[in-house]
Amino acid sequence: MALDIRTVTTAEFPDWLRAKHTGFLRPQTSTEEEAERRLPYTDLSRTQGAFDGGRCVATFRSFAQELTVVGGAAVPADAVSNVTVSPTHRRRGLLNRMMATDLAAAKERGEVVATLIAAEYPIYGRYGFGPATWTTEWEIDVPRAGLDPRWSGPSEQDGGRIDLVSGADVRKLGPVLHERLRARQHGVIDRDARWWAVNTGEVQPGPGAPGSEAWAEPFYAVYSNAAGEVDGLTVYRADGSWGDSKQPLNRATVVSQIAVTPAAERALWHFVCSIDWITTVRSGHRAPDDLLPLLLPDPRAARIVTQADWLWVRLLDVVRALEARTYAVPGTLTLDVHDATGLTAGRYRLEGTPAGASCTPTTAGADLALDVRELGTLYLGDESPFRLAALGRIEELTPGAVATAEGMFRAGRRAWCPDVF
Ligand SMILES: CC(=O)SCCNC(=O)CCNC(=O)[C@H](O)C(C)(C)COP(=O)(O)OP(=O)(O)OC[C@H]1O[C@@H](n2cnc3c(N)ncnc32)[C@H](O)[C@@H]1OP(=O)(O)O
Repeated sequence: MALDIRTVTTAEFPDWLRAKHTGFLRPQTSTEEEAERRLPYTDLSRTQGAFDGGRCVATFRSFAQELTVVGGAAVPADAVSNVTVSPTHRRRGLLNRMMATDLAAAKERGEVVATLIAAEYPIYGRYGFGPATWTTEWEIDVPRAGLDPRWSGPSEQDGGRIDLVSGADVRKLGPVLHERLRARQHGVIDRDARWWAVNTGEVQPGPGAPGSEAWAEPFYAVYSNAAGEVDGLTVYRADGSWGDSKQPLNRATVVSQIAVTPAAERALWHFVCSIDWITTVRSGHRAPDDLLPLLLPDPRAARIVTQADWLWVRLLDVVRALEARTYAVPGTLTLDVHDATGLTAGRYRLEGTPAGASCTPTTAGADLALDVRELGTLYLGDESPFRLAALGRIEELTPGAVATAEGMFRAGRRAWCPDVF
C-alpha cells in the first residue's frame, strides 16, 4: 500500500507525537494532554506525517526562525526539526519526500535559508545542507588552571560585579541580553518567550520530551558592567561529588552562557572556575574560538571533550542570502552554484564589501563552481575556501578566485549557535 504523506490534523497530532518518540528511541507514549500542551506552539501546516494504514510512521516539522549572519543582520530561516522515520519504514525514501515538500514550501514562503542540527553527519548533505557552525566543549581541571583562588569577581579595574539572580529575573533580563548578542554574533538564532520559560523551569517540557527529567533549578549569575548594565549571564548546575578523604570534588556544568563584551566573558568564566568546592568545570557547547582556554593562566588545564559540527545551513535564495551578510574585504566573484533540486542552481555575480553586498544572477563566465552544500558551509564564514578547494569541493575556474573567496567570506570571530532545536 502506498504510504501517504500529509500535513497532520489536530486529531492525528497525538499519534504523530507517538511516532516521533518512537523514532527518537524514547518511550512510545503520548497523551492527549501532551498534544494539547504542544499544539499552541506547533504550526500544523508545517508538520508532516507519513501514514501507513492510518498509523503515523514518520514525522517532520519546520518552523520560522531568524538566523544572524556575518555583519549582524538576521535572515528568515526554515528551521527543520523532529525528523524521524520508524524503524519499520526506514530507507524507503520517506525522508526524501518530506524534505522535498518542506524545502519547496519554504522557498515559496520566501525563507532565505533552511537550518537544522543534524543527528548524524551523513544524512543532510544530499539535500544541500552544509555544516556552517561548529561547537566545542571543554573540561577545565580547575586546580591546574592557575587562577588566583582568593577572588572570584571581576577585578577592581573592571568595576563590574556578579550577582546571583532568580529564574524570574532571567526571564526579564535574558531576552534583552540575547537580542544584543543576536545583533553581534553570527550563527545565533532567535529565542521566543517559551524558550526562556522552558529554560528557567517556568514551563515543564513534559514526559518524553528532551529535558523532561525532573527540573533541577540551576544557578543563574549575571555580570553587570561598571555602569550597571547587564552584559552577561551564565547558567550552571553543580553535582555533589566528594572524595573519600573528605575533599570536595564537585563538577560545575555550564548549561548556557552568553556575554556581549570580552569583559563579561572573562568575568563569568573566572567566576565559574573560582567557586569553592568546584574542581572541574564543563563549559557546555561553545564557539570553537571561545576565549575560555586563553583566560586561564595554564590553558592546558582546558581539555577539549567535544568538537563537532553544529548548525547546518541550506541556502534557498542565493541572492538574498549573499546580500544579507558583509564581507571582510571588498571583492567580486561569479559563482556557478550547482543544486540537484534546482532550488538555487544558477550563476551569480557577487560584489561584496565590509558594508554590504549586491548579488545578481548572470550568464557571465564563473570564477568558482561549487555545490549549494558548500555555499552553506561557507555562508557563516566558518570554513576556509582554501580547504574546500583542496578537498576538491570547490572548483577554481579563474586563477586566484579561491584566494579572493578566502579574503571575502571569512569572519573575525567564528560563527556560534548556542541553541539546539
Ligand atoms: C533535524 C533532525 O531532526 S535530526 C534527527 C534525524 N532523525 C534521526 O536520526 C532518528 C533516527 N533515524 C531516522 O529516523 C531515519 O533513519 C532518518 C529520518 C534519518 C532517515 O529516514 P529514511 O526515510 O530512512 O531516509 P530515506 O529513505 O528517505 O533516505 C534518503 C537517503 O538518505 C540516506 N540516509 C538516510 N538516513 C541515513 C543515515 N542515518 N546515515 C546515512 N545515510 C542515510 C539513505 O540511504 C538514502 O540514500 P540514497 O538516496 O542514496 O539511497
